[in-house]
Amino acid sequence: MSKLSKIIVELVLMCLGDDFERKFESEFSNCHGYLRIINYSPPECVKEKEVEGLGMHTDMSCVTIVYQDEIGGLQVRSKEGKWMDINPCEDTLVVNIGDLMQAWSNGKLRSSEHRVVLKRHINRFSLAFFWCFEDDKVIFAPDEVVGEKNLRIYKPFVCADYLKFRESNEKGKFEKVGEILKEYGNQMTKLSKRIVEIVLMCLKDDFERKFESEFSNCHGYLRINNYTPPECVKDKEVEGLGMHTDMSCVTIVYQEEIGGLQVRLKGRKVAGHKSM
Ligand SMILES: O=C(O)CCC(=O)C(=O)O
Ligand SMILES: [Fe+2]
Repeated sequence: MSKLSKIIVELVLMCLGDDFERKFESEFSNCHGYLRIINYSPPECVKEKEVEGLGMHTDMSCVTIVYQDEIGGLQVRSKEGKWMDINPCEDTLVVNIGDLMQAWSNGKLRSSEHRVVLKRHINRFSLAFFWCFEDDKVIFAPDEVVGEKNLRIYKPFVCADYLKFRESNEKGKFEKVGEILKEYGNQMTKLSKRIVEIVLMCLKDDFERKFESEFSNCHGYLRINNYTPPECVKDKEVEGLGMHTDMSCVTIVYQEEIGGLQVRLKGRKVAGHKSM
């Protein structure tokens, strides 16, 4: 996605004017990207009326590359204020211009207003890759970009200040996703402690007393896996994740109803228990 973002920015610069792609090196070469993975779980009431999964916003990036699954729901607002569906299309990514690019281009490129609307009671999954200026960059549209006859629209500003400003204004917008994951993490930490205590008890009487001295500083992390099987799965099963052991003390896995987890028992593969 970083490579693709660079190519996209270079193309966008070429569209702004002849020779503008040369600005890439001096202005965009320190950009960096981050990925947001969103799993939308629509509420029950979606059966009666559509609900907003993500409210109208603009992205705090130079450009954003979005992958949405086949459920759809991404909408962009036209200049006239009409919501237009961005229908999912196989092998297609969506590119949004973000606020930083709007400012850098003196408004020649417009940061798209978009949202996500959920219409069916089915989970929706998306990946958004945000390509941004470095935090300490002062964003100031170059004179050549503004053009001799045009007024400068934006005063120079530091990228991090803008991000802070937006974040303090939008507290709560992405909290729903964050809060759920945080709570899940807390519960899993509690459960891991309980499991380790029980495992210690199974090792030997009184071993649970080892917990305090040996395991009390343990910490956990969460990995969200989304497996997309290749076409050839129709003919033969494929390994989504090869044989491995976990580099943890204990791992707690939730798998959805599709199944596929297997464990090897003394040389044999055995289907993972659904209720794990
Ligand atoms: O889920 C999507 O399709 C879009 C996500 C998005 O716009 C964002 O995370 O900023
Ligand atoms: Fe967005």
